[in-house]
Amino acid sequence: MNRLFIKSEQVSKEFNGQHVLRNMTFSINEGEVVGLLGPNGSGKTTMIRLLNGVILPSAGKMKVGPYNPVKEGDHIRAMSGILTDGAGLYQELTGLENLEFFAKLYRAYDAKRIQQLLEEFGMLEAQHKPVGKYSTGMKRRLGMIKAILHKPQLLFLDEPTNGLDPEGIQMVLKYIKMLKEKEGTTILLCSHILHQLETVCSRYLFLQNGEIVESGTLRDLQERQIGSIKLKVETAHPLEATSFGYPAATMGENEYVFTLPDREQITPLVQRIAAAFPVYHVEIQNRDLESIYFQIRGGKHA
Ligand SMILES: Nc1ncnc2c1ncn2[C@@H]1O[C@H](COP(=O)(O)OP(=O)(O)OP(=O)(O)O)[C@@H](O)[C@H]1O
Repeated sequence: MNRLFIKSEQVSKEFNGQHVLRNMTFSINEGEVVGLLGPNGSGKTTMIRLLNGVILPSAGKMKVGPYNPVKEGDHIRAMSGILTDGAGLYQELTGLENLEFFAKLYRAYDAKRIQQLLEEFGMLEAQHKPVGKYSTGMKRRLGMIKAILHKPQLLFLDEPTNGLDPEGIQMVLKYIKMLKEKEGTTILLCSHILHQLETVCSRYLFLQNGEIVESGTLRDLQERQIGSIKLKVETAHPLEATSFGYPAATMGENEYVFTLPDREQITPLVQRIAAAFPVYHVEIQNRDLESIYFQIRGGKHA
């Protein structure tokens, strides 16, 4: 599982003299699911297109598996699956015709697998309709099937849950988890829906203005980015929150947020509160990916 699969060294990309990516240096091991995060326009899609060999870098070196994206993009595209905004589907063909076409192109035609995937992604009924008449979510579901049709070793997923309904989101996230756990697929994933990423990613790269400004596992990021813990506690009765020895704010009826210097303080505080009042709910508020994202973006979030 620790075999290096993707390497990017000092990669930069300019469009018309404008730097979009600068000195992108990172690596991804085989079987890792890595979340590429950053605000709109920070260069996430551009990085995926560079790794996939669709566009060329202005500087730097990359390797994807045994291949160089600059010269061997065809090989990379053959061994990988990609889901992007347009999903590269033919609008006049039906869903099934699209999948048959791409399966043959990938030399992986398997009628049974196509039907199985259509079923798993809730697309059995829509398969005979032209893609041009699909809703956004249906296109995304079909795009996801197209990306995984040939059981690729590597997946590039750009906003895979965009436009999906809650059932569709669950299907896609469940499938990504299955690919990670059972198939060992290496996945590079962009999304703005951070809590969804938390359920599937093993590591994160944060992009800002075309540069990597932070990277690591959720635990690494929590340790580096989150100074103090905001602990929300809901009790059965009102309490004098500040009397427990930590700064505290009252949020709602019987709801308080304590600021603790570290997680070691959680148990003694909760024990003391619980000794006095029934406790209904305890939750750390600021150690999730979204809080970390805003912390990295410059503390624009409580
Ligand atoms: N072909 C192109 N020609 C000129 N500029 C481009 C081209 N492709 C991307 N850009 C510019 O590069 C920057 C990064 O775009 P990119 O699509 O990679 O961002 P992103 O992080 O994926 O954004 P989003 O979250 O909105 O999808 C943007 O300013 C965009 O306008």
